[in-house]
Amino acid sequence: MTDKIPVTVITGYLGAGKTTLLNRILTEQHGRRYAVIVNEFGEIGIDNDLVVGADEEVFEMNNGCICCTVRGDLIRIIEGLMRRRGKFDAIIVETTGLADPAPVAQTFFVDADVKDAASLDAVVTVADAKWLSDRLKDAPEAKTQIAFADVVILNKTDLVSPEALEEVEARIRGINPYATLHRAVKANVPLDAVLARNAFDLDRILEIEPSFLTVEEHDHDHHHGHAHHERDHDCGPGCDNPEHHRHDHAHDHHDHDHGHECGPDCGHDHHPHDHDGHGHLKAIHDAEMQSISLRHPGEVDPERFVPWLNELVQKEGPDILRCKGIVAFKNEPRRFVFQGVHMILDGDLQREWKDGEERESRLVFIGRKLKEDLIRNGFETVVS
Ligand SMILES: Nc1nc2c(ncn2[C@@H]2O[C@H](COP(=O)(O)OP(=O)(O)OP(=O)(O)O)[C@@H](O)[C@H]2O)c(=O)[nH]1
Repeated sequence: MTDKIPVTVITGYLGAGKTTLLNRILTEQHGRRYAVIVNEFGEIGIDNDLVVGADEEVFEMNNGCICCTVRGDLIRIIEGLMRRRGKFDAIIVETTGLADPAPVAQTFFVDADVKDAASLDAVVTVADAKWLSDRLKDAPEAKTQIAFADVVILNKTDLVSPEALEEVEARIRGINPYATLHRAVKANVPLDAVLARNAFDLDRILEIEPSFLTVEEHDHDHHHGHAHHERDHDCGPGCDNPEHHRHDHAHDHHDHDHGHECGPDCGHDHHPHDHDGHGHLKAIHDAEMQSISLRHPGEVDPERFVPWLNELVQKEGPDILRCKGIVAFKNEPRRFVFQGVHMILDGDLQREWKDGEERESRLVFIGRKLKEDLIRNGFETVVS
């Protein structure tokens, strides 16, 4: 993974502050050179003109919906960039506000040339503190973008009251308890909160944020399971499987989060005023999006685990937005680390387990209407 160019994908709903964040990145003195890929919804390259920074190269993808064209376009642009290696240190992709981040993220797992040259560093989602709660009700893209995030920048905090801010934060947590969340005004986050995160390197995340993969509300018990070794469903760049290009909107237009607008009198756990004892609001559970974490203390048989995982993501992939895991394989000194987007999985053996480190397996699935029993029971069976 070492000499691959890190790629940061910036997503977020229309007007949330993506360009503001990008400009901040490009104008700050960080000594790094970025190649920027901007996707726009529409014909005219306005964003390009708004992006400042003389040294950066900006490539536009004006082919309309990123969901449909992203693979080809992105692959072509990245391949072009690779011919100029050495001229930049990292790549930033700013997606349109209406984009499903899945095809963008998948590009870095699927195309062999891209995969060899670049690695997805993190998906950063910019959220508008004032409007996100409303968009979560009527815009499935907004929810998907939150679910996808490794890092959430909760921007425009100057426009809301502290209470409203707590509430929107709790909503974000309800959708994606795993992302790192930063509050911001004009996207004023420290750049190392956004860049060079290596967010997909779970080892690193766990070192920085030991609680990652630990979700109180969902971590019902320590499920046994082995996670493991797998080499993905690499469909290849020519894959035409419509499921792999699925527009999640298709099934979501009527999702309006019924059932979770409990109001101030609600006594449920997801109530905004429900603190966890540490001054933090608990997650407000989302009716539609959920996350499941699985844990198995001990080793896992890759011969059983890998086929299970492959089959699971193949069948349930349309509903699984993201999955990640670290697995202890039997007779394997190294940790197996995987991540996936819908039905595309990628994984490899990374560093060795350290002396004294507990060999355990941890998996996380984030998605829409996940079949929790099926996933938990399947994992139990595989690791038993
Ligand atoms: N009050 C306030 N306004 C902000 C903040 N951050 C950005 N804005 C403004 O919000 C508007 C949209 O910001 P952009 O950075 O263009 O948002 P975007 O996500 O790139 O927008 P699209 O490209 O349309 O999706 C601009 O007018 C910004 O100046 C903030 O923290 N507070």
